[in-house]
Amino acid sequence: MPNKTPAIYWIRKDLRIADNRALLAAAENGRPVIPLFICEDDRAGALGGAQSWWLERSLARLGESYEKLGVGLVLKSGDPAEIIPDLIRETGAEAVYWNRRYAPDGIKTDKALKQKLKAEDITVESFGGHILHEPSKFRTKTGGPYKVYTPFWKAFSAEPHVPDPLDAPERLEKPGAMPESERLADWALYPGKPDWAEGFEPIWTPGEAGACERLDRFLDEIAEDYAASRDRPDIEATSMLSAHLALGEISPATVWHRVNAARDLSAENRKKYLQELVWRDFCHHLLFHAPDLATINWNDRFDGFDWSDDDKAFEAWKRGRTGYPIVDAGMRQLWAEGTMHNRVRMIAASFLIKDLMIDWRRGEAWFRDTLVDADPASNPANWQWVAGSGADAAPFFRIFNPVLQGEKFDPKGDYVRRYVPELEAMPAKHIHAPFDAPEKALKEAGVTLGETYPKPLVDHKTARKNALAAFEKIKD
Ligand SMILES: Cc1cc2nc3c(=O)[nH]c(=O)nc-3n(C[C@H](O)[C@H](O)[C@H](O)COP(=O)(O)OP(=O)(O)OC[C@H]3O[C@@H](n4cnc5c(N)ncnc54)[C@H](O)[C@@H]3O)c2cc1C
Repeated sequence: MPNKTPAIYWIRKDLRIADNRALLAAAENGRPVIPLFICEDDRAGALGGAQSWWLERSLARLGESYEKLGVGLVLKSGDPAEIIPDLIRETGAEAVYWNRRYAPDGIKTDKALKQKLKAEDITVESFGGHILHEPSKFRTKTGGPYKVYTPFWKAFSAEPHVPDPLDAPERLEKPGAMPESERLADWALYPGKPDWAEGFEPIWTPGEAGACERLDRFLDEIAEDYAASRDRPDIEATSMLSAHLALGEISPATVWHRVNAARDLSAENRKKYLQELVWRDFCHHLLFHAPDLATINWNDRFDGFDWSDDDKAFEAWKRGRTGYPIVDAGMRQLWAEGTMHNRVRMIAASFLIKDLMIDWRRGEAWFRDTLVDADPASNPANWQWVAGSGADAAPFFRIFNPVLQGEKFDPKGDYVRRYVPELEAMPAKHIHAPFDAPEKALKEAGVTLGETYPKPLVDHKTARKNALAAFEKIKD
């Protein structure tokens, strides 16, 4: 006899139908399913502004997908510890399913709820799928976490298999009485006026279909040059999948298997891409072992670092007005489009931490609010990596020179021109260091430093010396 009491499937960072273990478990044997999304009191796990914009659009599309499957999406806001038991009482549901999340606040909420429901004889099951393998799976020979990526990658590669993606259900059974849903529009997740997210629309298509299109496009047109070009912000050379992955619109296992199956891809490009994807798992591994990754230096020597509290400099960095074009282009891309190329993220983060000597945590918080791919594992892990305070960190003394980095990775200056229009007419030769350009070149390009474009906030050479001197004080 099929079980006809409904099951609740609690949706979190898994805004997809395909390869969704919790959804399939809930729908097993034709049982009626209540797909539920809760806007938690802390805004669905403290999402930033850019990701809230994304969430609103993604949920709208997910709602359409559930309609097509024969059920609606139920939206509620508040505390899951109250909402889910209330729904169980209202609908007679006897089971609750979800896919696991890994940020410490989420784990805490889920653990407490699981205990409470189990004590009331409700079936509760959670599943993996947000990352390729569970973050607790890998341990060093001594039983500790991996702190360095290369051995983590080796251990990962020795694993027999990333689970095969599961097909999407074709139809879902609707419960006799579907609970009432709140209206998405009432959550006001999108910006009001002024609409700072205007520039997001032409670039992003939130939702499962948008994620699949992005992956298809990457494999058809971009991947074959990935290893050689992925560090170039001036050309489209990466998959742009991170935001889709962050909210689970596509599973990493789907990406993994599609990349592996791409016949035309060279071994070099395939390996490089999969290694990047596994960085995401590595960041989750670090977060699992250091839940305070976003607030506490992995290397506590950095607790004594003499950070600057220059708010004006921080504001100039946020607004892309440091006087270093590659940094400014990155910060303006972030504001306009909710993303920034990976290489430029490293340069901009290094500039904040090492040239301005501003605490990496302030940068991490700004990225969290402004990135559409903001992720509780990848963001702090990468910030700590750049700061030198992280597990497998770049050494503090390796300080990016923003001019040389610009010249190397944006050789014609096209990336800078796209986001810093006041430098549009600067020749490639001078575009990354307008402060060193001859008067004539500036004049011909219509640039007046300090007026049309800022003078540099700091002199990089001097800033570098200061940073190294500050680092000397905490070194052993
Ligand atoms: C200071 C800083 C902060 C960052 N914050 C985030 C963040 O909040 N969320 C986020 O997803 N990534 C973050 N990254 C990593 C990286 O910049 C983005 O994942 C990448 O730019 C996304 O673009 P893509 O999808 O085109 O990447 P691709 O080059 O196509 O890579 C494929 C996938 O691999 C993963 N990946 C690639 N590089 C990394 C990395 N260094 N760490 C973790 N995963 C990686 C992403 O999921 C990405 O979608 C940060 C990097 C830095 C330096």
